[in-house]
Amino acid sequence: MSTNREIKRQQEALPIFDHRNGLIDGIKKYDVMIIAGETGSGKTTQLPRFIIEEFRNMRVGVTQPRRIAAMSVAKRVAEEYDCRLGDRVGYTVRFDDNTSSGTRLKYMTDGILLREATMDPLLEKYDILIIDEAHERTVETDVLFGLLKRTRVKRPELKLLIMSATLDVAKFSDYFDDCPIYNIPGRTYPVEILHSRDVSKLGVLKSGYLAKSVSTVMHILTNEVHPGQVGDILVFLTGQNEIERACQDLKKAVQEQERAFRRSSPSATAGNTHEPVLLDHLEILPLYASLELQDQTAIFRSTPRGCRKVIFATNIAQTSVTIPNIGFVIDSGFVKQKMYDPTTGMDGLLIVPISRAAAVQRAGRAGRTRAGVCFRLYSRESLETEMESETVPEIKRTGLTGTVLSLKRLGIVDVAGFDFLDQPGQEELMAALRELYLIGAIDQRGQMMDVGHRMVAYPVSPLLARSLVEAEKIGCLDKAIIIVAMLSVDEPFYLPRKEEEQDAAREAHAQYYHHSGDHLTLLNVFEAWKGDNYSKEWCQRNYFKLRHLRLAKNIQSQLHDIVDRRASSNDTQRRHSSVRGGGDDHDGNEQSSNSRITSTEPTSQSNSSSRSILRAFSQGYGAHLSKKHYHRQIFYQYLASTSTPSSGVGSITSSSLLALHISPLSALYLDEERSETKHGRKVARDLEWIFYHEVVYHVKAVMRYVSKIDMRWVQDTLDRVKVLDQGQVWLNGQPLDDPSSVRPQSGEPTTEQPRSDGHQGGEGSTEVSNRTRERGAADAADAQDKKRARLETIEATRRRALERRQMV
Ligand SMILES: Nc1ncnc2c1ncn2[C@@H]1O[C@H](COP(=O)(O)OP(=O)(O)OP(=O)(O)O)[C@@H](O)[C@H]1O
Repeated sequence: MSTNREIKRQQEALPIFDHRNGLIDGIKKYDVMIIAGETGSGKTTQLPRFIIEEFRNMRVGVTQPRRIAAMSVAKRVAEEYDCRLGDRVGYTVRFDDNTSSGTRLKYMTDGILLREATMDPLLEKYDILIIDEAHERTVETDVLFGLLKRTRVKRPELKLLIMSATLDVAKFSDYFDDCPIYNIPGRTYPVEILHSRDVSKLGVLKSGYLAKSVSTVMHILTNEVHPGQVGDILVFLTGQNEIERACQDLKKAVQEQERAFRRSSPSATAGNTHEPVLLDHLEILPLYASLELQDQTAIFRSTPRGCRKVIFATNIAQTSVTIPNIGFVIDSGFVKQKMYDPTTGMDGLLIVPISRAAAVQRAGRAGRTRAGVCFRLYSRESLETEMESETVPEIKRTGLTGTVLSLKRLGIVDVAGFDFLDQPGQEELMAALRELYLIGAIDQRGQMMDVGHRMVAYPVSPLLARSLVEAEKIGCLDKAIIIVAMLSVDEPFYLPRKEEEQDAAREAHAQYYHHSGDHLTLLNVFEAWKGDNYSKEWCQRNYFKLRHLRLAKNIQSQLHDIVDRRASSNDTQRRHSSVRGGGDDHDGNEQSSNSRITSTEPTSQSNSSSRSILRAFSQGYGAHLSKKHYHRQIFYQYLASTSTPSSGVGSITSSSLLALHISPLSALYLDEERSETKHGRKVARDLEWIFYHEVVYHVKAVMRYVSKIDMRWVQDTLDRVKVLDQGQVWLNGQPLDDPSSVRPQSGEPTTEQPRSDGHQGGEGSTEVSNRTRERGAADAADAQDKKRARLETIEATRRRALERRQMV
């Protein structure tokens, strides 16, 4: 650990140090301010510390787009502030709260602040909020902008600082009513940038950047690239599989070189100035989002003397993170990005070139604790001509179901009228609204249903959250949680590269296949592993990836913790209310479902419980149904989530035909044994309707994780499809197909002012200023809160009455 004096010296060397007084004066004078500073100038670690030192009573919240950044920065600042992590300085990320009542500076993910806003819309816990890495433009950051703008109408004393590493911040300033911009020039240590001399286009590099990354690492390790530079190496790749492969390839390359060195005769090595790289002197570490936390934090540990670290990372290491001693960055030039596919109504992951702004961020991971070099595997020309200047904001390229659910939860019915920094696509918004309606999270007037409120408790995608809510109701939550955990990690099935071993692997996997499909297969796999004491040997014997199963186990226990915490908070509420109100103020449904969760755990999968579990998932997958072609081995999506009301939502129209294929890894894959011949064609027996977890594109559109469905289970969904089909919905609090006529019909429930035409409804139709409009919207949101509270009280009373009746 650094000594106090050493830390003080480092702090004073940062460019932000000379701006302390200017920044504090600015904060005193202005309520909203943009702070733009080069990467490494000290924004994230120093500014919040200046604030808590200057304003002794203020509580500060700082958001980060990623968990690893929130945690590592909090740790560093606690160290600098000389306090225990969790005391005055702490952090909260999903599933991990490291704060206390004495915490004055809290780092958190932007998702956590959003969640807090759903429970405390005025965010009264904070006096100053800092949105860091605003240039990253994650969906959560963008939604926070809109929310905080609204919150400030009601709480003008709440100070807001937006921090960005790009200088192009005028847009943020415009959005926040021309607020001032403070610039902090300079960085800590110099970084030399080297571009590839190969002028091939990025399209060519795409198929070779993995091998090039590994050979560049070898080049750095074996050559004195820069005299005296023996810093660690950080390589940016795009995803987990690629990273694991790079780790293996590097290991092999090093071993190969070691062997070659030993083989060579002493005379040949005598004049060799380069020592061979030894595997023992190398720590090769992966870093990607789904890696277990303790493995992620391994990148921050210092290596023993004489040992070097090579980290292969996704872009989760791209912002805010300081990995001590990084001397070299290798930038592949690519990133895996979520992209919304309007054909399937879902997000897909695509490997695309990074933006120039991202390239600057990546280079900025060097030069933080020492001078550095950044090797870009692409040419300068590609940087200038093929890369976009900024990354397209996530909200403009991803599905919005989760975001819309959060907004609805905040009482914002008119999501299309929400004041986004960049308005998302109308089509994506409508698809999200339809999906939420189909799964019963909102009603046909766009109001949040009880189911939607319950979904919010589970920090997983809306469709999985919906499945868990149903499982809770049916009484199979334990099993459903396992399946959700397994679906939340990458494919656990291991297929060896050697063909002769592949048959053995397939055979081993087939033992766990469930006749209904992949969801129960995943459950079988997990339970069999559990039955063998979660052993490594079981995974090796049966060709499963231990790391993925361990991660699933971790997620399973985190989801259980949430359920248990909720159960105990319900218990507490019940106890309190029994003292206050005579023992009957509790939620019957919640109690019965929670007692089921902890008390029953059937050991074997009976047929009826298999059906119950599938029934629960069929509620979540309401917008992911597909039907088999009557004689071909392809499926068609039941395109309820993407059609317009007038295009025959419930029917499979020729315009909506997209042939979907079952993944060859699926338990339902139509192989020789399990298919039969009809009319000279091969078809799977009793396979008609299925639901799928996601669609991925290889050469064709492939459905991953599919299971058979009994259509009677989704009758409610089908009824909703009919309602959609007839256009009898106001999911945005207004008729959907005419965004310009945002004013609800008289008698239609709404709580917000019409906005998109910029005119106030009712008498006069005068143009209103932004601020008035916001105040109107905030008042309306207030009314909405009150109305919801009233409805909740009525509902609670109704439940109590019901329960009393059941108890009699
Ligand atoms: N964990 C750490 N160990 C050592 N030095 C650190 C650590 N964290 C930060 N620093 C030092 O503080 C400097 C500023 O970091 P900080 O994260 O505050 O910068 P920033 O301006 O927010 O940059 P970015 O936007 O790239 O995160 C780093 O360049 C580094 O010199």
